[in-house]
Amino acid sequence: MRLDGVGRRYGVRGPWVLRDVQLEVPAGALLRIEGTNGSGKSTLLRLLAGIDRPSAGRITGRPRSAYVPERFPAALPFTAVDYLTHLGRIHGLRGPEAGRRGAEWLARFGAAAHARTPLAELSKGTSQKVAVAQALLAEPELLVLDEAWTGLDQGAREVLNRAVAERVADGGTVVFVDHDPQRLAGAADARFRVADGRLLPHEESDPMGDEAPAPGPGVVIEAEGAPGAPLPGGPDGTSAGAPRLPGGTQVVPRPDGTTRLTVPAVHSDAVLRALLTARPPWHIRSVTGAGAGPGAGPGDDAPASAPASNLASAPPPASASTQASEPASAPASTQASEPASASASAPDEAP
Ligand SMILES: Nc1ncnc2c1ncn2[C@@H]1O[C@H](COP(=O)(O)OP(=O)(O)OP(=O)(O)O)[C@@H](O)[C@H]1O
Repeated sequence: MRLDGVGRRYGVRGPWVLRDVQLEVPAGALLRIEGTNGSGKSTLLRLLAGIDRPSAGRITGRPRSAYVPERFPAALPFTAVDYLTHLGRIHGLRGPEAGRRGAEWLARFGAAAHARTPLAELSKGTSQKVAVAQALLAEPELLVLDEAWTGLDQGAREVLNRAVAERVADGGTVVFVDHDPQRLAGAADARFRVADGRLLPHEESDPMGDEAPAPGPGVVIEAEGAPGAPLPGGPDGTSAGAPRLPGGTQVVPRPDGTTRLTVPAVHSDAVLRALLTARPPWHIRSVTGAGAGPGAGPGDDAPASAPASNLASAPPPASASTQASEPASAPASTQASEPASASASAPDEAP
């Protein structure tokens, strides 16, 4: 999907909330959007999800999308499972399949007991589980999450983390906003910041995927490929159709010809899937906890001290093309596509 000169304002004379957004949204990537309160993050996410339309510019190549809004409309006259069945149908599933997947997602989130509860009677946390389940059940190509973790209990947050990793491993794209800077830390392939109506690459963003790994428990995967076979998404780019490895994956070639990958636990499934679906597939010799934080498995070694070579040469997965060559603090040039009427109250220059 591509955003070309996209702007949004509310009302014909309203200030431009977003202006001249240029963004390539790649497949198989996790993108984080940041910005201060009221900067326009939710506005951007609604445009990305296709539930709102730009006031200027174009969005093309939209994939099958699903969206978790910041606020769930809990007053709808449905039980939880009926609502999920209804939404599943809207996403193109047949009724029985939609109902089955809805019930499965409620179970994964530990909310099976509330399947027949009217939405209006659900607690805030269970409502949020339903809100998230409706977006996940159709396995969208583009999943847009606006503070989707808020209100979920710890177990449900981890289920959502894993679901995000699964979507990316399946070649989907996940775009998220979250107030917690540690949410999926180290896992995002690219980070952007909305400021003064512009979408800018985050000044600390590492679109090459070599962010520090997420704190907390990691997983060590010992794997062996065919002689000379590149890792999925590896330096020579011959990923042969397999999903690329998530950012934050540390890769250490071993003298015995195997490769040790250390990955945030949330992404271990994604990495395993990428290895197993590579052509030719990699042989997984072992999977163990890394001992990098509480909850790690016993008897593990400490890969953090190993000379890790990250997958830094994987191509940047996303770009805000007009901004990419400018320092984040530089004035963003006003583009020719700016509507003539853009007497925007937002300043023309970034601070
Ligand atoms: N439907 C709307 N009608 C009018 N103005 C709106 C509407 N939605 C958002 N705005 C305005 O657009 C600006 C950006 O809002 P938006 O919700 O996109 O920001 P945000 O970065 O997501 O904020 P927060 O972090 O507080 O959720 C704000 O000034 C807001 O008041």
